[in-house]
Amino acid sequence: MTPVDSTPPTGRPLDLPNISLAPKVLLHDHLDGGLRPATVLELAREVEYADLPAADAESLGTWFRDAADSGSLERYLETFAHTVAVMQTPSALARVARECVEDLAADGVVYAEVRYAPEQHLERGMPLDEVVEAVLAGFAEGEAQAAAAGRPIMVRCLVTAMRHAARSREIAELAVRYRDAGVVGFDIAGAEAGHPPTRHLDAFEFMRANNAHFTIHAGEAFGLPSIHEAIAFCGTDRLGHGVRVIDDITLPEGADLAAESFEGAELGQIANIVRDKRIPLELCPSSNVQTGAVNSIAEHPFNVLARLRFRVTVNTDNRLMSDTTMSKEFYRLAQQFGYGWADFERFTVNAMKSAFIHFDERLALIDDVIKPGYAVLLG
Ligand SMILES: O=c1[nH]cnc2c1ncn2[C@@H]1O[C@H](CO)[C@@H](O)[C@H]1O
Ligand SMILES: [Zn+2]
Repeated sequence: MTPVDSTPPTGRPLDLPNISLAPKVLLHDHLDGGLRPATVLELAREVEYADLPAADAESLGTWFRDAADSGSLERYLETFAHTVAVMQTPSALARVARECVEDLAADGVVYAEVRYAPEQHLERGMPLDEVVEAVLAGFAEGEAQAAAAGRPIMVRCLVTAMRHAARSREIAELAVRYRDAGVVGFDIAGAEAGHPPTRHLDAFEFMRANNAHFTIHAGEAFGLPSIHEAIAFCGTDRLGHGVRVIDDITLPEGADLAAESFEGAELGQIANIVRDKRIPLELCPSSNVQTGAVNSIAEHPFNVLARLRFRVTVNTDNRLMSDTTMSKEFYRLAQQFGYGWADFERFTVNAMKSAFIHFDERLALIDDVIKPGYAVLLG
């Protein structure tokens, strides 16, 4: 059996409308990176936030995309000041969460884990618990609306701690406190260089001691040492990005990154352990280009990692900053690497297997939703 389907695409044409019909699973999406530009404007008016860089939805959308397109993670992250600023009340958080679910469902996402950092939403006095409850309420509302519209979706939450700050243990405790209410895991995010995962060891130990899941943004702006720490010292379940694992793989001289096989590729210890342990890679192609983690989609190691049978998943990271959707990410990858429906199905099953919900729930989505959905598209 070939690792990735290399036959020409069969079944329905691989265009954006059809891709949006395909069941998709999203593991890495930031709530504060996915607002609709019009919502940012409306919320800014409501809370009298006067620092937005544009006054209409279209220019604001363009501003986010261009400003994020900086080649640096630090500058990319500066754009979040504007979204976080307008997400400081329970009603704003619930609205953003509800619209997030609506947008994902409309794009054919059937299961998503959406993350955000509760500690960034305390500026107007909300306690951490109220932040979490407002977002969960918004997700539930969105799920109900999507089901009523005939596009059922399950959305769960990851709470993130900011790696430059010192609240990770508290946020891990928050994740465990709300585990039965829809928070299925914990994460750390923010500027990677200078803020290694081991600074937050007690938070990860707390999660492990409570039999709870976590992922770590690692191997995005900083390389292999960050991935090594995340696995060896922190015991991460998944890698947020993890794209720099490619630095531990030696490809044969002159290898074409869009090739169908990479025979002769040599893996170092870190690449091997990631692959051996089936550690899921939450890859976010467009975001990686914007932050300069890779130069272009053509140079993205997604295909190398997929063909070498790493457990790759496709993700959006920040739909507003990258002006993207799951369908667009799939489409870009298909155009670059020649993927077909069977490849998309494999990436989707990879993601579903890697989700932080229970095994029986994952299996049910694979058997009852994902496989039947792709069977129709494959024809
Ligand atoms: O790709 C990324 N790498 C690291 N940090 C990120 C990325 N995208 C978003 N955030 C950070 O995560 C916070 C909580 O959602 C965001 O506010 C942003 O600062
Ligand atoms: Zn991210």
